[in-house]
This record gives sequence, C-alpha cells and structure tokens, in this order.
Amino acid sequence: MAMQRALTRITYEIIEHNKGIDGLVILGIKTRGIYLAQRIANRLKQLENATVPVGELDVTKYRDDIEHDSTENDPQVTVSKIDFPLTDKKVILVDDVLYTGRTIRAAMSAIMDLGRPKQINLAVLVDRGHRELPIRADFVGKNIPSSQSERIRVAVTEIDGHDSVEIIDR
Ligand SMILES: O=P(O)(O)OC[C@H]1O[C@H](OP(=O)(O)OP(=O)(O)O)[C@H](O)[C@@H]1O
Ligand SMILES: O=c1cc[nH]c(=O)[nH]1
Repeated sequence: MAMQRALTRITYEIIEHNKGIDGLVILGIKTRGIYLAQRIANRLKQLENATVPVGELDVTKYRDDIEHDSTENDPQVTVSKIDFPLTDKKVILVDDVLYTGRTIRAAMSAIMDLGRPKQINLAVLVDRGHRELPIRADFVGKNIPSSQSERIRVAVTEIDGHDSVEIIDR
C-alpha cells in the first residue's frame, strides 16, 4: 500500500465529510496512530491552509484486557497529551490497525473523561476485520482481510525508519 497516498485520500474524505475543517481536532492513538494523525494534520494544512490541533491518546488504562491494578505503577503506561478542549469539537480518532475494536472502545472512554465532543469519527490505515464490538471506521486506508492467526504490522518512517504494512504469520 502506498501509505502516504492512502493518508491523502483519507484527508480529502475528512474535509468532504465535515464540509471543511471547522471545529475539527485530531487524536492519534499511541503509538503509530500519533504519527499518522500528524501526517493527516500536515495534509490538512497544505490543502486548507489552516492548523488543526493534534493530540496524543494513551488508552492503556482504559483497556478491558489489562488488569487495572497492574497498570498503576507501570512505567510503560504514559499519559495522553491533549492541550486543547474536546467539548463540542469534532474529533477525528486515528489508529494504524482496526481489529477487535477494543482499542477504539477504550479510546472513546478516554475521550469522554476529557470532555464531550460533538462528534467522533474514526480513521484507520488498515481494517483487518474480526470485530468483537459494534465499531466501524469512517475512513479506511485499506481493507486487508486477514486470518486470526495473522498479525498486521504497520511501520512508519518516524519510528521504524520506513513506511510499510506487513502481514505476519504468528
Ligand atoms: O482493534 P484492536 O483489537 O484493539 O487492535 C488494534 C490495536 O492493536 C494495535 O495496538 P497494539 O495493542 O498491538 O500495540 P502497538 O500499537 O504497540 O502495536 C494497533 O496499533 C491498534 O491500536
Ligand atoms: O494484527 C494486528 C492486530 C492488532 N494490532 C495490530 O497492530 N495488528
């Protein structure tokens, strides 16, 4: 997949869907979602000549598959970095892979603890199916049907030195 092209298309879809960028804020889910969110914001800046705020969402403590007591003093658990209000904003949530939907469920809980957005939309680079919750993405880079024994690994230049999407047999 040409990642940059997919992100550009998603950016156009975001503008179209929202009839512009008024009231938009973008939240990237750690780790790679943050860089994808930043890239979408850069494209929006180029296309609309306006800056859309970008924040970082850490959903670790909202996950339903991690024991909460164990996260209290875990140095791995960082914090969200969102230095703007979410109330009455249109939030674009960005992640690399959408699978069971549990990360997005957790992200929505995290957001609701911070404010009450007017709307939340979801953009993902890859939708691999196998949802366990009634969650869908509004903007999808690519649908990659996968078997549950596989894993989709997304690499981004900012962290991994290159952009790629790989299907790995576990
Ligand atoms: O829909 P779900 O089943 O929740 O899966 C999708 C999530 O899984 C991955 O994160 P992961 O927890 O593997 O950590 P990583 O970002 O460090 O790879 C990916 O980045 C998504 O956030
Ligand atoms: O395949 C998968 C499943 C969850 N998270 C990923 O990043 N890839």
